[in-house]
Amino acid sequence: MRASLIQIAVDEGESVESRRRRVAALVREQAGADLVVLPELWTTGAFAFEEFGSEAEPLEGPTYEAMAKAASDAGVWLHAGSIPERDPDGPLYNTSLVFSPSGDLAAAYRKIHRFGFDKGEAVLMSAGEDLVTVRLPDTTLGLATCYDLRFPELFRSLVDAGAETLVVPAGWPERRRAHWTLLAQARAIENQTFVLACGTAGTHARVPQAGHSIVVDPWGEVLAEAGADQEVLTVDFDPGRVATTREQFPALKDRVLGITTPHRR
Ligand SMILES: O=C(O)CCC(=O)C(=O)O
Repeated sequence: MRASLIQIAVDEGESVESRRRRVAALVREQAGADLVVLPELWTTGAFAFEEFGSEAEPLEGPTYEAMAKAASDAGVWLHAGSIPERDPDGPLYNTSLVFSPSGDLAAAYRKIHRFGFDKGEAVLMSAGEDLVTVRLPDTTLGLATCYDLRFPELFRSLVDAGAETLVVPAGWPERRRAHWTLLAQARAIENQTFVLACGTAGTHARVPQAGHSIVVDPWGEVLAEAGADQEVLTVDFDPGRVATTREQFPALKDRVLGITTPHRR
């Protein structure tokens, strides 16, 4: 299976509309890949809080339209990263969209863990509540977004729901790049899955982005890693390695569930 992660540069000075056109063209160039992955909130930038409201779109808004067409033009599964979604009832969500090669929406995932503590996304966006997996011909994707990467219980639940390839679009800042790389590897090792983590490049809202999109195999080995700038990271991987890794090193079978009470002697 061939995946292409498009690590988009999100810099000030480019309009959302022009970036949308640029990204659609980049997706079209990936014809021949099975899966294309884009980062989190690439229309605005994940830290451009003041634009979340003004650039929010209904689910089937301009980014949905452009990405559905790009997916079908390229004939690829497209994880189109996330958009600031305005729900018809008013709240905003950080919502990822996955399209099939015919351009149909296969899944939408509203980010569960919002970043910012008492600022930014954590106060401007509402939290999603639903786990989302997507069946592709050769693997099952489990969806998570950026800050979600810090919460292993979400990924374990995705694995329990059948996920074999964890896809994590992000707008991760350069300051915590070491966490990004380590956490991507940790999620792959503990869940014995592939991890496809796609970040942004550039600087927006005075926050330099980490880039360094990464693909990790179920043994925790890094199959490919991008640099800091805009880049298309393409990797070929065998989804069957999830089953063989789990057979050969069956640590998931040794889980002890429901450890809640302290054990006292
Ligand atoms: O957890 C982090 O360090 C970064 C998270 C983040 O930037 C986000 O979720 O948008």
